Order: sequence, then structure tokens, then C-alpha cells
Amino acid sequence: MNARERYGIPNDAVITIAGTVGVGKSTMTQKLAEHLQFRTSFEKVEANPYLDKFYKDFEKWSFHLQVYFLAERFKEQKRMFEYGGGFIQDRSIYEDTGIFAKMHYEKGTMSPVDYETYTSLFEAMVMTPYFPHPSLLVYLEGSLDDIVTRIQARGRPMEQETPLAYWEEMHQRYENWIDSFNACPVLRLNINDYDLVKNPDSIDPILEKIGSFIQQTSLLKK
Ligand SMILES: Nc1ncnc2c1ncn2[C@@H]1O[C@H](COP(=O)(O)OP(=O)(O)O)[C@@H](O)[C@H]1O
Ligand SMILES: Nc1ncnc2c1ncn2[C@H]1C[C@H](O)[C@@H](COP(=O)(O)O)O1
Repeated sequence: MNARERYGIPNDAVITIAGTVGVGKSTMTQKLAEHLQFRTSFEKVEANPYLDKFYKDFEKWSFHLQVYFLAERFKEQKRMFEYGGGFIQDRSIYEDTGIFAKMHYEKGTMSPVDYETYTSLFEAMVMTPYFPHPSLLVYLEGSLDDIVTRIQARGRPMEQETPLAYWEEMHQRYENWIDSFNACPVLRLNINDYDLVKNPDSIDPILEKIGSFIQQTSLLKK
């Protein structure tokens, strides 16, 4: 019996992993996909033509970067749909607007007109009955200190050079955002409750939780 059968996870599930920068989404995406033999959809950080410039000058590049991310995630959404699901996705499309674009607009590093253009594009593309929402959003949470330690250890210079206040603001926004998120079912995991790096077996209880959560939410839909 494979892991999908063992934990009752449907072959066409799309599980998206959400959480602030550095919390462990990519690591979780990789491990879940390996165990479930699902395809992955990763953010391609190195190939992003705006990210480095954005960290150097938020005001100048915020809009370009958001449009780029939206296009990339939408293409990925299409790819997942064309395969008929069976994916683990590293970061949801909802975080782009609910966290990043909103934060830059409210902090004054994205102009009102750019924000309005971006939001109307996002709504036209995503907030429609034709857009398939994920089966489940797994939300990773942890303390700001632990997350900043991971960002520093990972060592992307653009992130290491970014002031702590940026990560603090984002951390707070994520907590507020997830409390009111309702586009799909949410399973919250605290990063202190597992360690996929030192203890690979800590994935088993997570798979079990995902399976029973998906089953419960699909029963509720019936
Ligand atoms: N459970 C864990 N314990 C310790 N370090 C971890 C764990 N999961 C991820 N990391 C490390 O934290 C850093 C950020 O993880 P990553 O998966 O890239 O986060 P994200 O995709 O959310 O930005 C990486 O250096 C990764 O190796
Ligand atoms: N929508 C976004 N706006 C600004 N920056 C973003 C957005 N989505 C991702 N990012 C940044 C944050 C990190 O520096 C990299 C990769 O994210 P990670 O959480 O490490 O996977 O892209």
C-alpha cells in the first residue's frame, strides 16, 4: 500500500504550503511530494528577474515583481489543473495579494494606482468560480526568532541584508491573514512540533493529519 492509500489522500489532491519567508515551505513541499509521489510546484527564486532588484528598491520594483509572481503562479495553476492534480505547491497564490502586495501598498512602497491595477488583475484571474482552489492549505507557523534564524542560515544575501523590521511586519501580517483565510480548508502546523531535517520520520504524523483532515472536509462538503 502506498502512502496516499495508507493515509486516504486522493490522487488528484492539490496541497499548498503557506507561511512566511524562511518558515520551511520548500522543505515541506519536497518531503510531502517524495512520500506521496506527487509532483511539485516550486517558486523559482534564482530565475526571478525582479527579486534581487526589488529587495534593493521596493518602491521601484514592487509592481513589476507582483505582476511577475502572479503570472508565474497562474501558469503553475494551469499546469496543475492540466495534470489533474496530484501536486504539492510551495506557497499559495493568495499570499501574493493577502500579504505581499497589501503590505507594500500599506507601507507606501507600492503606489495606490499600481495596487489598484494589481488587485483588479488578481481578482479577475483568481477570484472567479473558474479558478480551482487547493484541496488543502497547510499553514506553517513559528516564532519570529526561529524564522529569522532560518533566513540567516539559508543565506540568500538579498534577504540577509533586509532589516529585521520587514520580517517582523510580515510575521504579524501572516498571523492576522491566516485567522480570516477561508478560500479552502486550512491545517496549521507549528514548526516546533516536527523537524524534517534532523528527524525525517516526523513526516508520518503530518501525513496522517493531512489525510484525516482531507477526509473530514470532504465529508462536510457532501
Ligand atoms: N524542520 C526544520 N528544521 C531546521 N531547519 C529547517 C527545517 N525546515 C527547513 N529548515 C531550514 O530553514 C531554511 C528555510 O527553509 P525553506 O524550506 O527554504 O523555507 P521557505 O521555503 O519557507 O522559505 C532552510 O535553510 C532549511 O534547510
Ligand atoms: N508576492 C511576493 N512579493 C514579494 N516578494 C515575494 C513574493 N512571493 C515571494 N516573495 C519573495 C520572498 C522570498 O525572498 C522569496 C522566496 O520566498 P520563500 O518564502 O523563501 O519561498 O520570494
